[in-house]
Parts: sequence; structure tokens; C-alpha cells
Amino acid sequence: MSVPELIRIVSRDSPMALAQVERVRADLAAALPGVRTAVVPVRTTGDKWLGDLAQVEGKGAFTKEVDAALLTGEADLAVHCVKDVPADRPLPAGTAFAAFLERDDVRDALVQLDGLTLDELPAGSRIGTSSVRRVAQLAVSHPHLECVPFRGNANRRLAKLAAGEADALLLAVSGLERIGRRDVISELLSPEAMMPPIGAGILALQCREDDTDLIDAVSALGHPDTHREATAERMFLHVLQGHCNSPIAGYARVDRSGELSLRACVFTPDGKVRLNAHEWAGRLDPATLGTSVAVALLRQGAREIIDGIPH
Ligand SMILES: NCc1[nH]cc(CCC(=O)O)c1CC(=O)O
Repeated sequence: MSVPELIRIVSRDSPMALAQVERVRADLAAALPGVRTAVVPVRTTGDKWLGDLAQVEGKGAFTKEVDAALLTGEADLAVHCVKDVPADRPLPAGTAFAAFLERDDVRDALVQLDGLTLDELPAGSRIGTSSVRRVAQLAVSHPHLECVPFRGNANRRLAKLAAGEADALLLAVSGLERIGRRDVISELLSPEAMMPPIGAGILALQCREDDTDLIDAVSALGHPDTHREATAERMFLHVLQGHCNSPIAGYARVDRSGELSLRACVFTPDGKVRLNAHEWAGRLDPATLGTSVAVALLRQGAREIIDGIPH
């Protein structure tokens, strides 16, 4: 194996994405001493467009320009939040995942500048989130709170909150940690209280699939249990074929004894119908576990719920 001399790393140009790149550079420096890295930041459609994502191209809005930089050879390695990489279709032809880094916190958090929790917020409080997954779950757990559309990268959302555009926000703990703003968290929401999205807290490294030297070199950064979790979760979403307006949540977990399980839910937008499944892999490989959980939800009527939501 010949280790490349220079690895050009492409990612979105948000503060969170650039912090993720710095983690990857530190990990690469430790695993491959002497290797040089350069950063190629790109602004994606999803970062430029602050309206409804369904009007651009849904989730691929955060990855398209990053993938293009890999494919044209402007960069060699892409860093993605797995949560933002569409799972309903294959990765762009000619690219492959080379590693999944060790998972960070999967939970969502409430950000409320007076330190209030969800239970303490008065009726009518405005919660800034555009996530159909968060809206559906909050509608059932806290029907007296009102969700207001809120987009932009995490730093911009915090600035809008400080300017009074909402009374509180729901954001991923891992993202707040990456931008150094764990301090604004007023409540950590358990996965039972707010089921996380597929891929939460996982960073993936993506390469051109013929760049085998680089794939071999960066595979040292991969975390085997996170790889199992990400594989089960992404296959689940692939089989379910959701769209960007369908509230879907779920997470896989390798427990202390090494057993993999996957729990997942499909909701109606008002949260009133909630389909649930939880299965252990046993002797199944992670992808087959993902398929099995998706089939369990399809048997409960997930297709009708997903297709019945305008998109
Ligand atoms: N949609 C933007 C996005 N993509 C990934 C994360 C969080 C970090 C992660 O889960 O890897 C966030 C911010 C958020 O939802 O609060």
C-alpha cells in the first residue's frame, strides 16, 4: 500500500462541517504520520437555500456539490454527516464510503436561553425546528408548544434564537459539541423522548471507489461497531424509501455484549400514528437487520403513511 502524500479533504463550509474536517485531519495525522492534508470547502445548495428543502432536492442538497468535487478530482476525501447522505438511493456512482468514525452522542437537545426544559416551557412557546421528525414527536409529547420553521446552519439558528425569533430550539447534541456550544443546552432528550434520525452523530469518509490506496489508508480511522450501526440504519432507510417530508426515526446500538439491535419508528406528520419496531440482529448481518426492521414497519402500514404525506 502506498500512502498518498497529500489528501485534499472536501466538505461543506459551515462552522460545524469545518470542525468535522479538523477532527478528521487530527485522526489522519495520528494514523498516518507525515501525510499532508488540505481543505477544500464548498457551499452546497442546502446551505444557500433557506426555504423548504423539498423544493430543491431534499436531502441531497447538502451533499451534491461535495460529491461533485470528489468526482471531478478537485478533492480526494469527503467528510459527511451520515444523517445528511440520502439513503433511499445508492451513493453517487464512482464513490464509496471508506470509513465510519466512532459515533458521537445520538441525542437531540433543547436549547433554551433561560435554562428551561420542555416540561417547564409555557403554552404557546415557539420551538424553532423544520424537522418533520421533531415536529411529529413534539406534537404528541408537548402538544401545547408550537413549532416554527427554522433553517440555516446551527450557528445561524443560535443567532436567530438570541434575536428572539423563537423561544427554544431543538438541535443535535453532537452538532452543538462540534461547534463548541454544549453550553447552550438546557435539556438532553433521551432517545425515548425524542427518537433520533438515522445516522445521527456519525461522520463518514467517502472516496472515489477506484482510489484504493486512499481507501486502504483511511480505513484505519473506521470504528467497527459504528460501521455495523450505520449499515443497519442506512439499509433500513433504503428499504423503507422515505422522502424528505416523512417523519422517520431510529437508531441501532451495539450493546456491551456486542449484540446489535435496531429500533425505528414511522410517524404521521401530527405524530398521532406511530409505528414501532425493535429487533436484535442475532445471527443476521447488519444490512439484513435493517431490512427486517423496515419490513416489520411496512407490514404495519408504513408505505401508506409515507405515500400519504405530500412531498
Ligand atoms: N441537518 C443538519 C445536521 N446534520 C447533522 C447534524 C448534527 C450532527 C450529526 O448528527 O452528525 C445537523 C444539525 C442538527 O440536526 O442539529
